[in-house]
Amino acid sequence: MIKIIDKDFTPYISAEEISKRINELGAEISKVYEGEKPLLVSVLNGSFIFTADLIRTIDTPIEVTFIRVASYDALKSSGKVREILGLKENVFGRDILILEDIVDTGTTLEHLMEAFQDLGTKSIKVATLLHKPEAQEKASKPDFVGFEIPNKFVVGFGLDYEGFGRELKEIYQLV
Ligand SMILES: O=P(O)(O)OC[C@H]1O[C@H](OP(=O)(O)OP(=O)(O)O)[C@H](O)[C@@H]1O
Ligand SMILES: Nc1nc2[nH]cnc2c(=O)[nH]1
Repeated sequence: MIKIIDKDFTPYISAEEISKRINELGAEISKVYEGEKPLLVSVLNGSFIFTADLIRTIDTPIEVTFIRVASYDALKSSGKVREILGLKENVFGRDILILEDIVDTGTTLEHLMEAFQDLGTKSIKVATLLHKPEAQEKASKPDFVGFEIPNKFVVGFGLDYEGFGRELKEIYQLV
C-alpha cells in the first residue's frame, strides 16, 4: 500500500503485465497500419509514458506528436475539456491514432474525435492503456485497449492524483 497526499492506493497492475500488454498492442497496431504512415497524437499529460513505451514496440513507420487537454479535477471528471496546447501538423487526409492513458467517461475522447473529424482526417482510431467501460458516458469507443478496468480511480505509469504519482512503475488503485 502507498499513500499519495491524503489517499491510500494498492498495487493493481504490475510493471511486467503492463510491458507485456504494450508489446501486444504494438504488434496489433503495426499490423493495422502497415505501410500507412499514421500520425500518432499523444494526449498529454498522462499518456507520455504509455506513448514512449508503445512507439518503441511499433515496427512500421509512424509520426508522433503531442496535444494537451485536461478535464479532470482531482478525482472526478469536470465534464468539460480544456484545450491547452494545439497541434501544428496538418492532419487533413491523414490517418490519426489518438494515444490515451485512460478512457473514463469518454468526454475527452469524444471532444478529440469531433475536433479531428472537423479537420478532414482520413481516419481516426484510438489506443488507450486503460478503459473503464462502466464509467463511459459517451458513444466513442477506443479501438485498441490495454486493460479494461472497474470504475475505480487509478494512479501510476503516467496517471496522477493531484499531480503526484505519475512516476510510479506500476498502476495502483484507490483503496
Ligand atoms: O474519459 P474522461 O473522463 O474524459 O477521462 C480521461 C482523461 O482524463 C485524463 O486526463 P486528465 O484530465 O486527468 O489530465 P492529465 O492527463 O494531464 O492528468 C486522461 O489522460 C484522459 O485524457
Ligand atoms: N489518475 C487518473 N486520472 C484519470 N482520468 C480519468 N480517470 C482517471 C483515473 O482513474 N485516474
